[in-house]
Amino acid sequence: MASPTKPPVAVVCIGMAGSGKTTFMQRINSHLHTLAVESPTTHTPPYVLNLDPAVRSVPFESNIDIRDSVNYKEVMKQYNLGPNGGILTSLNLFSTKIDQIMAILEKRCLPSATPTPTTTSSSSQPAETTSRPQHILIDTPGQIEVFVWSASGSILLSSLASSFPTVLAYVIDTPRTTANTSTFMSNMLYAVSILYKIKLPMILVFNKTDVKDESEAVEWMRDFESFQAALRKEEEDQMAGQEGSGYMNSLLNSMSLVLEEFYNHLSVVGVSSMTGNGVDDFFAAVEEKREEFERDYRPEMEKRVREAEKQKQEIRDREVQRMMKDMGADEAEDEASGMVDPDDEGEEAEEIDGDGDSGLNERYRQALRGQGNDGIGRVADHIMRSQR
Ligand SMILES: Nc1nc2c(ncn2[C@@H]2O[C@H](COP(=O)(O)OP(=O)(O)OP(=O)(O)O)[C@@H](O)[C@H]2O)c(=O)[nH]1
Repeated sequence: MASPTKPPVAVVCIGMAGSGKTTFMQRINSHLHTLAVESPTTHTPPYVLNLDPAVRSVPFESNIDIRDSVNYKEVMKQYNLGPNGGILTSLNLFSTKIDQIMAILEKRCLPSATPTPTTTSSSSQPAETTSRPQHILIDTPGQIEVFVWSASGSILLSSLASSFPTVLAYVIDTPRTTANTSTFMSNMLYAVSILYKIKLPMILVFNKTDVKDESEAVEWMRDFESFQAALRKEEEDQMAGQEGSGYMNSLLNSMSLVLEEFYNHLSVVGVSSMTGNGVDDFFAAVEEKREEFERDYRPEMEKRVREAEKQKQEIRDREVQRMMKDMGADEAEDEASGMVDPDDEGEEAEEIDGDGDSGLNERYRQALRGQGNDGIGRVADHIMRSQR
């Protein structure tokens, strides 16, 4: 179980529309609240964020709600956008406030090692340092691609992960996903793409187990033979000799082999958000993934940040060099073509001599290095962010 001395773990709920993310969020939220009431010395209520701007009502109380900062309907109207464009733009607008959001999160959720002299003019702070949240729960828009594949989604996630151990809970509609092998495989491929895009530890949450339990899905993941058997059965059920089925099945066959490695990296739990079954298993998996984050993901993330910094520096140096080359281009071209004006030679020698040219070079270099956040710096920052 989580300890009050550790930083809280951020659980980001993602999943296809209708998979039950919001119901799942409601369930784990109320589970943590119940624990906090039953044993207040060891458990605390979570800190909750809603990042779905389009949701009409949320069945749980959020500490930070994107709808308080951005009016999704107004965004659609003003920018003449459809529903997906509206969600994306709302997320973009929200992510421009990421520094403020992170400041609030860190203030509320991180154990204050040094009693921070508060610069903000917040109201009197209650003496509840011991009841810092052990979990940060985040609900995301149903249009999963809008969150996962957008720049704002990666800014939000990378900022979160730089301050807190962060875990993805990929919620799956079990009855629908295990209806046949191709739906199952499509969902797994989607999960793989998210895992490799976001590069954070992931838990597969097979939801709605009150309707159909997760055992079949888990068996398909853990036992290659059983997936093949299911495939064969489907093939037999299809009309004999129907065109296309052979190709599909052999593709699914190969896919299941390829995905074996991916499955090994995942924690899998079955949950019913309706009945609350499996929620304890889910939190056990969260703790497992928290350790994995600290052990494997954090060093990897720090390495990526260092590489991005190096890349940023290289871009700046390249720009300086290019600029210096541009400035000396005329002379260089003349020299290359052998057309040096003999009358110029003396003057050139004077300019290049002494600290004239090298001093100028150095001054340009320093000026560009000092640019920090504008011009080249801003481009580099953008590249750095988008590659993290
Ligand atoms: N039987 C059953 N139904 C569930 C469970 N979890 C969610 N549902 C139902 O599934 C439907 C979708 O649930 P939501 O929580 O709205 O799903 P969502 O993923 O947040 O949907 P979007 O907001 O569209 O992204 C609702 O009718 C829920 O009542 C579950 O564990 N069991």
